[in-house]
Amino acid sequence: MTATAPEIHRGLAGVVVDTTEISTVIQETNSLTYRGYPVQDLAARRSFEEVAHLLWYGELPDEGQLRAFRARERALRPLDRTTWELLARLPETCHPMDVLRTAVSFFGAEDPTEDDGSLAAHRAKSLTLLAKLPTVVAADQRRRRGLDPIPPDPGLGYAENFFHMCFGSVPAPEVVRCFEISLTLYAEHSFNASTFTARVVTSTLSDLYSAVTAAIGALKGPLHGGANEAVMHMLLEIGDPQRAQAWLDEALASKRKIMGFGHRVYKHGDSRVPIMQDALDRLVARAADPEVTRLATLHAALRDAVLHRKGIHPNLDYPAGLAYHLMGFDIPAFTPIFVLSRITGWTAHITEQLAHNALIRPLASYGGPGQRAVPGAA
Ligand SMILES: CC(=O)SCCNC(=O)CCNC(=O)[C@H](O)C(C)(C)COP(=O)(O)OP(=O)(O)OC[C@H]1O[C@@H](n2cnc3c(N)ncnc32)[C@H](O)[C@@H]1OP(=O)(O)O
Ligand SMILES: O=C([O-])CC(=O)C(=O)O
Repeated sequence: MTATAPEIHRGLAGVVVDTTEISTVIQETNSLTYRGYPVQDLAARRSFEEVAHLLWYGELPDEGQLRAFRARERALRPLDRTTWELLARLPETCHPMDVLRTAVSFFGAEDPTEDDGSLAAHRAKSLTLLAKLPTVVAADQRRRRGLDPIPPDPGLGYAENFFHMCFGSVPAPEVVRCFEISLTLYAEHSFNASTFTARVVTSTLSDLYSAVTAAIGALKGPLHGGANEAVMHMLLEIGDPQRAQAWLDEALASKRKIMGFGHRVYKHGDSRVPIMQDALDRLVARAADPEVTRLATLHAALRDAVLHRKGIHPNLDYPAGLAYHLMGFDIPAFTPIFVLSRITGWTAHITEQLAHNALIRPLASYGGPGQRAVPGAA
């Protein structure tokens, strides 16, 4: 009697592995909710700090809770001397995601409460990472430009302070708003590859820093968060709106993936794209610069060409990549910026995984050689 072959789900496509109360991606309606609230309404009406509170505590903060939350986050932003020394020793040739991954690992090594798995300790560590990671990303971008770091300003909100630490000034409120919208949209997306990675690590009862370090590694890849950088490289490579169609034909003929397009869950458009595209359009209009208009025309031409040729829609990385470029960030900082937002979703999932833990350990169907004798063995 032969055993029936097991059903294989490569890439875990379509597999429901657990429940979550944090967010849901509704394929049929291309929609996304965080703790029940539509993400587009959160992006339009709430600050990123409020969204972080919602993801971690399950509810939007009232005024007093928000004040306390902001005060704690602002107080935690500075880095200590040993972290500065560590960052200064990392080669500038490594990717900024490597810097961020190393920093999180180092924070874990430094944390005296590292093995306390309580909910309170988890929340404190999550807030510490939320507060300190922008300081790392901004200082690393400046270092690569040959500039000294700018200390955080506790008088500024999360998004404004990041601009201040990167550039020494805060841009117009509309630009900050566009950035904050991107942070809200990037914050959480159910069991995506990096969040699932964090949950796998947590399921072994490992610590939060290990889970976040691993998640950063997963996000770095160009099929996931690394796509926002790849989008910008691709647009610069194409260069001219007139070349979009010919470039696409060539790319598809050589079986290249078009970065910033397609999605494992959404097959008819990413729920977050319309709101990010709208924010990007406002940035473009505000710039009133022929070079910016040219890039935006190219961006739209490629989007239309991919949809026409392949029926594939852009994902959030497509408008976010160009938006970050127009805000003045260097391309290698784009995926680290994604981390500054997704740290909220990852840590919410780490806490949830621990609360209802089951070791994550799937099975594999073996396809290697049949059992055979080691030469020389009896
Ligand atoms: C925030 C985020 O992480 S969003 C995702 C960011 N990643 C990217 O933008 C990278 C480019 N996109 C991709 O590689 C894919 O669309 C993924 C990895 C995101 C999703 O992939 P999957 O769900 O595994 O779909 P899969 O790769 O099997 O694609 C199905 C078909 O569409 C094609 N396809 C999907 N996306 C693309 C793309 N971006 N460019 C060209 N073809 C594509 C595939 O080649 C495949 O065609 P085939 O059936 O003829 O072989
Ligand atoms: O959900 C996914 O697979 C990828 C994604 O869009 C995200 O993580 O934001």
